[in-house]
Amino acid sequence: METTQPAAGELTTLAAGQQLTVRVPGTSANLGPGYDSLGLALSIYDTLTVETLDNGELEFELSGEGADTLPRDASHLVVRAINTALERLGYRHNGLKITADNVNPHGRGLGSSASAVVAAVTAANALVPEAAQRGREWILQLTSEMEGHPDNVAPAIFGGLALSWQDSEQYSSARADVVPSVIPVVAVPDYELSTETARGLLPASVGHHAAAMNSGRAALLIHALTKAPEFLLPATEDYLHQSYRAEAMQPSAKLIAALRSAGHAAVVSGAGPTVLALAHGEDEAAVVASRISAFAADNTPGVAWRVLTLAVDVEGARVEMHRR
Ligand SMILES: Nc1ncnc2c1ncn2[C@@H]1O[C@H](COP(=O)(O)OP(=O)(O)OP(=O)(O)O)[C@@H](O)[C@H]1O
Ligand SMILES: N[C@@H](CCO)C(=O)O
Repeated sequence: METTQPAAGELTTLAAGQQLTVRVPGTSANLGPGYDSLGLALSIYDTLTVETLDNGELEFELSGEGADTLPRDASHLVVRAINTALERLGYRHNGLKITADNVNPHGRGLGSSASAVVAAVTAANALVPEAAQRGREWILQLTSEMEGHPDNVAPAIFGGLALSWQDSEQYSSARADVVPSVIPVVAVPDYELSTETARGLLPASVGHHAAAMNSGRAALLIHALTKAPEFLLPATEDYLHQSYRAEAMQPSAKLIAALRSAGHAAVVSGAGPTVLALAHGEDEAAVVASRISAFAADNTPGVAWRVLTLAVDVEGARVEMHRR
């Protein structure tokens, strides 16, 4: 892990007038039994453009999700992440213009905070001179530290299905390809649940039996996603988190139970409350989408759902340099 930070006086100021754009996918973590370890990149993209200034100012142009609520000062998550990344690289800025177009909804379980820090750290890394730039493993390490777990940031960086693990303070991830017939369908409710609140609902420990059951399903899930989607329903059974959090997202829990009893591999996306269904083929994806709408209309009064049929993003965060 990168632990030594240069003293403030040793930081080099970035050249002004540079401009780049990072496009970063949203992500769904856990996928049922993969708590804090599995994550899938999804075709729902936030776009962050960063320009270096020379007047010491922070300028913001925010549109889309959070445009009315996010701070427009140094407490903005993207600015904090850029500052931390630059400092680790031995640099500082003398003013930034941040233009963010956010499509990924916040606090819904689609990894919005992970996308924000991945975009920010990727941008910071691309703004320093090439000789000082680090690789994607460094971005994984720093953004996992920021998030506290690697399961959203890894697929946001690398795309595809990310299998991540932790040794002490060191984060690692391996990328796997999902069979193209697997189609993620998400149902995004109009209520939020913060990851912090959802993590607070978990017990400090689970029994050996639950851990053993969960291990079997997590192993089966990798096989189902990469080779044998016919196992997706049993492979998405979880024993570590969903039942403990259900009380905080009852409409989502009801929808998941209904979809699973109809044979669809539905889980809580990340810390919720979005519901993710992993459909096998376009026909099942269409059936899932219409079942969600029909069930929600009759059984989740007062909750509005957005149903999106997505694709697995295979590229991860992508940088386009406009001016160096
Ligand atoms: N693009 C962004 N720019 C700035 N801040 C953001 C951005 N996206 C998310 N955030 C911050 O992160 C918070 C949401 O993070 P949280 O971890 O609770 O949910 P999530 O990341 O959407 O879901 P999950 O981690 O369960 O997948 C927002 O309320 C906001 O404060
Ligand atoms: N693994 C995380 C994902 C959400 O950030 C959780 O379930 O709390």
